[in-house]
Amino acid sequence: MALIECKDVSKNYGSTVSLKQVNLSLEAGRIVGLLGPNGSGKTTLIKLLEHLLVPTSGLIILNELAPGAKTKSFVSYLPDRDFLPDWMKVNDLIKMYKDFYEDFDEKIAREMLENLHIDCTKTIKKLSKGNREKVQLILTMSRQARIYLLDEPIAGVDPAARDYILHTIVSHYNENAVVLISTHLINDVESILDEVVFLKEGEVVLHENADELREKTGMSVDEYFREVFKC
Ligand SMILES: Nc1ncnc2c1ncn2[C@@H]1O[C@H](COP(=O)(O)OP(=O)(O)OP(=O)(O)O)[C@@H](O)[C@H]1O
Repeated sequence: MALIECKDVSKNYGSTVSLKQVNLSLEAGRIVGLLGPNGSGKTTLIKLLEHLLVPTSGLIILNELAPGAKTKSFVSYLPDRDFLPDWMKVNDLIKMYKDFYEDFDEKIAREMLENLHIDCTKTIKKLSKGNREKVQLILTMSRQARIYLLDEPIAGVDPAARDYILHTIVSHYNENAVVLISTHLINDVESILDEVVFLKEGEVVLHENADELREKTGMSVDEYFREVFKC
């Protein structure tokens, strides 16, 4: 059964068409790369799924529900920008997440923070940009959610920590969940992707199994992306 279903979803910002008739069906147990050039609509799609935006037309169904207050309980969302309050300590954030989300697993969060050598007694303000991003991603992935929406999760993170983070994504989601990752760092993430979705000017131009795509094209997903979107 599809956990994420988009039927003819379009989104306009005034006269700007951001998404055009998007049809997408994503099932549990899959890690899906949402790939496309700047301005192709990746963030818009993720915001629609998180119910931060509503479609201009079309229908979105998440685990049999329309996006709204109820779906927030099983959708774990990482925005493409800082969202943690500067003045809070990492320890306070863990407490806040525990209070806020029933599915938050403190043990997992603490284990990941320790492995990435993040001092939980520090305030967010005192962490480096990369470490702030790591904290955000760890909090997001420490929920036992059904749907993870990760918008550019590793953009500011150093290459050594990227591998750990990607490994963390793979090992901390379960077979009942789907992970949708928007990224430009295709080379880094492609080894963990089961499926890829290419967005071009707001339209889904490809949705394929990653292995089958590599086999069919004789290229890595990264190479194929560069071919399709050559400037
Ligand atoms: N608040 C807004 N008001 C008007 N237009 C917007 C707004 N947000 C996005 N857009 C437009 O919608 C289109 C899709 O933008 P979106 O941010 O979803 O793309 P993206 O694929 O996430 O890009 P990037 O890779 O640069 O993050 C672009 O043309 C963008 O200019």
